[in-house]
Amino acid sequence: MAQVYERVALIGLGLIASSMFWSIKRGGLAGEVTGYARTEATRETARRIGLCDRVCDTAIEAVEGADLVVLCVPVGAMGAVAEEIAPHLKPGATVTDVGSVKAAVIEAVLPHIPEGVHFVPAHPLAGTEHSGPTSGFAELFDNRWCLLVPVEGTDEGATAALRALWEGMGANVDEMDPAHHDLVLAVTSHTPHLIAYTMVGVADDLRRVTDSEVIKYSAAGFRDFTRIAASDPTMWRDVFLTNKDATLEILGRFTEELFALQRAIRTGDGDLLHDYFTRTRAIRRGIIDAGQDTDAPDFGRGGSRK
Ligand SMILES: NC(=O)C1=CN([C@@H]2O[C@H](COP(=O)(O)OP(=O)(O)OC[C@H]3O[C@@H](n4cnc5c(N)ncnc54)[C@H](O)[C@@H]3O)[C@@H](O)[C@H]2O)C=CC1
Ligand SMILES: O=C(O)C(=O)Cc1ccc(O)cc1
Repeated sequence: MAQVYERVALIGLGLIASSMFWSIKRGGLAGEVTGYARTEATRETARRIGLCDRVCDTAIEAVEGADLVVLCVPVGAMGAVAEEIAPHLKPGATVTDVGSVKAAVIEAVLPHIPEGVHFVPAHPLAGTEHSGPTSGFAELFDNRWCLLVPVEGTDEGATAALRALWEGMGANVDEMDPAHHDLVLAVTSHTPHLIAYTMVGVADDLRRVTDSEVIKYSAAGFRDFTRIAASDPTMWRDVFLTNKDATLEILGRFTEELFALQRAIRTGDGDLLHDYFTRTRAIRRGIIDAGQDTDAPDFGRGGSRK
């Protein structure tokens, strides 16, 4: 695969940055990849496992001369990192991010982007519940979506190059505007995560069900909730604080539906429950038919996820 950028800088060496590094190397998509992590311990780990061609002790050093700078820190930290690196960005460089929320990141980062530097926000719809520099793997983005969220007036060449990078990393790329992105993600990712956190919290509060029973007898549904609820607390705190309006909108609708189902259970309205579950089953089948579920065992598209 062809090289897309001469030099790429990854800021924040966690799951997404480390997966990007291995994927960029797999595809030969960059000449040199530098990396910066906030703590000495993470930088040491990165050096030990060969994560990044050069691990730098400051973000400034990492971005100097870079053609692409990727902000891979929690959403709430994006603005401060952008402010710190801004004076050191190479003219003509592109800054991008991988944050799970887009409007708030654009609001926090864009004011710091100097004249002559491009900003193309992005969001790979791929991840795991694991975090940190050792959690990444080259296949994470294979057959997953990456949404590019270019702001008005974004240089088309800069967007096209970033698209080529993500496609080189195995992703399918689409473009979306920030508000729509945040609403779609509130439905498909953020609110489901909150529900998982809540369900695991409820089980934990239920003193009649001891911890060992919850673990021993957990069937698939609850197991999936515990996997999701093991995700990084800082990252998810920031997601909810920054995608507040869309998440509250979807949570409001969720609560209304939940109450309707609760009433149906109380009143013994089996028809309502059956109709509801029939409708939701059709949605799942629609996802499979559209080829959107790379994890389905019977699907066989080779999507891999650890
Ligand atoms: N984990 C996932 O499944 C996905 C995460 N994302 C987004 O990617 C970004 C990174 O997430 P992960 O790689 O999963 O996180 P991670 O927790 O694995 O890594 C984040 C890195 O940022 C560093 N960091 C934290 N606060 C910082 C600060 N104030 N200044 C500088 N560095 C700081 C941490 O030390 C860590 O090295 C987040 O914005 C997240 O919303 C996007 C798609 C999927
Ligand atoms: O692990 C999971 O189930 C995920 O949902 C991963 C994920 C987390 C956050 C994102 O912004 C995108 C993907």
